Amino acid sequence: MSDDEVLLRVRGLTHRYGARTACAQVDFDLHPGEVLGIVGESGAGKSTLLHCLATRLQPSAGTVEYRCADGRLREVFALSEAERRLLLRTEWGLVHQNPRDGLRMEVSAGGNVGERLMAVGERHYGRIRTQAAHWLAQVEIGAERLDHLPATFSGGMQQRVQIARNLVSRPRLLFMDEPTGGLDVSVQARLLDLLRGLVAQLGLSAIVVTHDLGVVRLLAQRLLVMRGGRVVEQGLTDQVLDDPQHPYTQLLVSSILRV
Ligand SMILES: Nc1ncnc2c1ncn2[C@@H]1O[C@H](COP(=O)(O)OP(=O)(O)OP(=O)(O)O)[C@@H](O)[C@H]1O
Repeated sequence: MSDDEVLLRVRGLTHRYGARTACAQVDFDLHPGEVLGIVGESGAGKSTLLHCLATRLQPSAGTVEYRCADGRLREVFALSEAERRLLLRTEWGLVHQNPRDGLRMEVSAGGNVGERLMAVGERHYGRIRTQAAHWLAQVEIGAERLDHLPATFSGGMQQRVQIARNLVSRPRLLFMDEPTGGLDVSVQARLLDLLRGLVAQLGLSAIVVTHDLGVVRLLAQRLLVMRGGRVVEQGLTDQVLDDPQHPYTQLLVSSILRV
């Protein structure tokens, strides 16, 4: 793919917490419609990297360029605070592992979804409600639950509300941090299936952080393997998982096979 098709370009991305380097010298390109998985053990630097990409953390070094809807590739940390906030409300979505971090628990499911439309200027109550019902239906939550508080939902349902809240503004890029973490295996499988369908149907680009190779096998075309803050291997998911080159990736894959 040519350079002018890149959606996100990351070069030399490094983040330090004081003296501790959490991620170092990360380079990759993400293309439209592509899902990139980031895997590695606990402490590998995955979440730090994701939060730098989503501009929730300021990197210590490196650049993140994003092709805005107007076609221009822009360094996200050079954008104003207001421009970044707008990106996070419109073109980007961020799905947290814990739905409580991405939802307002004191607001109804419909309100959680509709709120994002209001944040971009929609004021018509009927349209907001219709859109909220539509996006909740997309994540298999019936209209009868529209006015219920997320606290009355199961963990899997809360996660689906969080996903609907992110999708209602029709983002181009979704950042997901362990989207199926902490859920029962059968709930995970159903959520993964749903996510895979939505990503394909909406032509979304996404970056998914997980320690679960099954998640990336299902969702991601490309994979970054991180260890100790560094990318030790990257490539097409099937190639990396079926024929891992780096000893750490080999260990990661074989440990799953042994389970
Ligand atoms: N707020 C923080 N202050 C200091 N050190 C931190 C902070 N957050 C993370 N770290 C350290 O940075 C390194 C990378 O952590 P990070 O959470 O990014 O890894 P991770 O791969 O996402 O791990 P996990 O899968 O457990 O979430 C770890 O050594 C961690 O202890």
